[in-house]
Amino acid sequence: MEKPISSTSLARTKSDQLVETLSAAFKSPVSSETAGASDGGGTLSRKSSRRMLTAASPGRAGASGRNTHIRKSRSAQLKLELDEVSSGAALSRASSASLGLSFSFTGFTMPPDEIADSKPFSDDDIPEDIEAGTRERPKFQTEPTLPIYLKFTDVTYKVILKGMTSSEEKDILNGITGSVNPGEVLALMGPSGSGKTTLLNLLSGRLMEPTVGGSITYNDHPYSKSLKSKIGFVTQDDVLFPHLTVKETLTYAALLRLPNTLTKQQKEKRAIDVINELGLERCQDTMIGGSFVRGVSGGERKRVCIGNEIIINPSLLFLDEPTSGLDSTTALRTVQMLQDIAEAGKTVVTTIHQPSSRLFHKFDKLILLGKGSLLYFGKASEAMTYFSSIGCSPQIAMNPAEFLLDLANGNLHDVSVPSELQDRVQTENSENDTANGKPTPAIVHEYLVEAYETRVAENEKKKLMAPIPLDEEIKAKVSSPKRNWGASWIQQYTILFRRGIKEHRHDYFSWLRITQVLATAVILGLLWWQSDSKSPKGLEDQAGLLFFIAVFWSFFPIFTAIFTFPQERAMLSKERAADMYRLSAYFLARTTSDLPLNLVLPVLFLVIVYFMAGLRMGAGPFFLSMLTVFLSIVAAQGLGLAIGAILMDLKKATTLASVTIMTFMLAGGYFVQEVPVFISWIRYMSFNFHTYKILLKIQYADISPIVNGMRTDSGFREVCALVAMVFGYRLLAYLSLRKMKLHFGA
Ligand SMILES: Nc1ncnc2c1ncn2[C@@H]1O[C@H](COP(=O)(O)OP(=O)(O)OP(=O)(O)O)[C@@H](O)[C@H]1O
Repeated sequence: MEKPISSTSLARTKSDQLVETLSAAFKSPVSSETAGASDGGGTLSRKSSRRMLTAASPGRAGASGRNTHIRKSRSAQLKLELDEVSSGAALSRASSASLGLSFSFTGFTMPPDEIADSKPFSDDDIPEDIEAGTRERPKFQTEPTLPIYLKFTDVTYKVILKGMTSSEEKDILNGITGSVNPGEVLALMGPSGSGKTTLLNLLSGRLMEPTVGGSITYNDHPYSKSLKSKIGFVTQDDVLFPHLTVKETLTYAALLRLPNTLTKQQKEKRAIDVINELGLERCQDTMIGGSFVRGVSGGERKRVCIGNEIIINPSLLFLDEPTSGLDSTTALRTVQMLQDIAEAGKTVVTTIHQPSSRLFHKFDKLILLGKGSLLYFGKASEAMTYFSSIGCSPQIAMNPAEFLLDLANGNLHDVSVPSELQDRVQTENSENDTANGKPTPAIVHEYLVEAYETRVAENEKKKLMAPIPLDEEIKAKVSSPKRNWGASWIQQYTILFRRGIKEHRHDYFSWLRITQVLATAVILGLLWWQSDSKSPKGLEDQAGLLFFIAVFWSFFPIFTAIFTFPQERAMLSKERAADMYRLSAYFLARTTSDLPLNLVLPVLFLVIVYFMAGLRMGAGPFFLSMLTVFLSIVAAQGLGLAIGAILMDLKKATTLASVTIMTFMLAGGYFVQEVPVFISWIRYMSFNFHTYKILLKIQYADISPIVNGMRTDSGFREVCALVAMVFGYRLLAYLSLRKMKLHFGA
């Protein structure tokens, strides 16, 4: 049972916390660091910053229950705020927590319930028991991982921009050198567009083009396909299926990615372990959600993405901006998690946009990029010392990350200008080179690149020559060119089939779709109510209904099928890049998992129309009509899949599908007169034409008055044409997807 918080206990706690926090703030990493920076001293080490956190962290205080959790969370927020006040960064950030601080300073007292509910202090993302310290923070994967030492020297990358008449080369990365070892977290920092994501893609083997230069090695071996199963990559955008629950998402990932040496039960258990490790127990049965479905919170979604990758116990984990869009507490927790993952022997590389000072201190190594060039590589804790050694120190208390980003942007506001740079500007004596008495960003950038190259680069490159402390046998484990599939082909197919049905059942049984189909059926039934086919006029009239059915069930499925591949493009890219399954298994599973769901509505439709309109009675004609409609649907789906797979773009695919439909409908309905050859060809490619003819054959003994002198044989040719379309269009779709392999860097 949750106990309400009494206001006295809250007040006492707050004052206690305030005293504790104030005393801690004087020793805070930021204050000592800024002091250190101004006198040229070093920054606080990771250990000491962690100790600070331990003192202030709500999770380690040993109290229990929800009330304590709330109190401790508030204290953590207060602590954060005071750290930032002391670092001068508080004013620059619209922190939700600062609201809480101003309330307490102005004497405003919130009712306890509101405190629990109010947003700034809500810790929805943090499991209460971990936070309250009643449960130990879970250990990340203790089973051994193959240690991977990642080294990269003089990495360059350029793209060729093709214009209308000429093409030009653009340098994206210029000679980046660095390394990261097992147990370390390397952060890639830099302004937007500086090349962080590109470097991350290169290091993870996702970008392999002839325009890449330099060397990237894993345990002193170049990239090989076997590494795919040892690398986890968390993309910047959360690529997840919105209708699966957290548990389903991780279980499918475990079933597909974990090696065949584990049983199904062991794989499922691994998914549960990851849920526990990431503190996702409370939301394990909640849907992920998306734009139209309410689901888990942003922080939880990010943790699911991380879970999807750490489930394979990767040796190397890459993350692209894992904290973007998260509040400061959740961001801190996420980075803390990365540190824990690294401590379990993994090598972690992450890009980060603008970390708070507390986040910054959690990184072991740092790469600072500016316009694709290396401005700093080394220990994160030594970055401030390095920049002060080249004459750039903050003149006011500043978050180190903010200071470094300002430098990388060439912005020297509130930063001392190195004398060398001042001299250079003065001797060049060019007005263009200064802005408000400060050197321009271009000059600052040039100076920083040069300073790094002359003072540090050579030394770092020499360090990379040192042999890594691993046996040759272990080192060689990364060099096998063989891919490691987690599951056999048939297992991949079954898992993907089940996942497809689970994810898409909502689409097929949406009320909108059911109403659309049933309302059309009822309206048609009423319009052709017990129609007569005995008179020539009645026959013509009823044939119109059959034409409508043929058109409706040829074209309705196209529009649902064209979405299949473009909608899953990001997921397919991500999963194929991780070698989760073979493309053939995915293709077959994805195209067959839709079938059972796709065939339910046509059955309902036909039952209503057939009997209301009084079509030819008898089990034979009814079931044959049903089979014809099924065949038409499967052929139409094939065309939809092919259009989607060729274009991989929803807008373009929808336009092309509309044009195709119009053409087929016009050509297929052009029965009444002799047609030019090209129209007759289009007519043969149009499935509604074949479906219509077969339906006519089923209903009437003689269809010659309707088809106006065309062939009226058994209908076998029409059935063959439909069957050929079922397979032909699917083959086209598959080959188009295979071509996309180029984008997966496989
Ligand atoms: N294939 C490409 N064609 C053209 N330009 C490219 C290509 N790939 C990257 N770039 C350019 O290279 C630069 C670096 O891009 P990148 O995405 O790596 O930056 P980033 O530092 O990750 O940026 P952000 O923080 O905004 O995500 C950008 O200017 C981008 O436009």
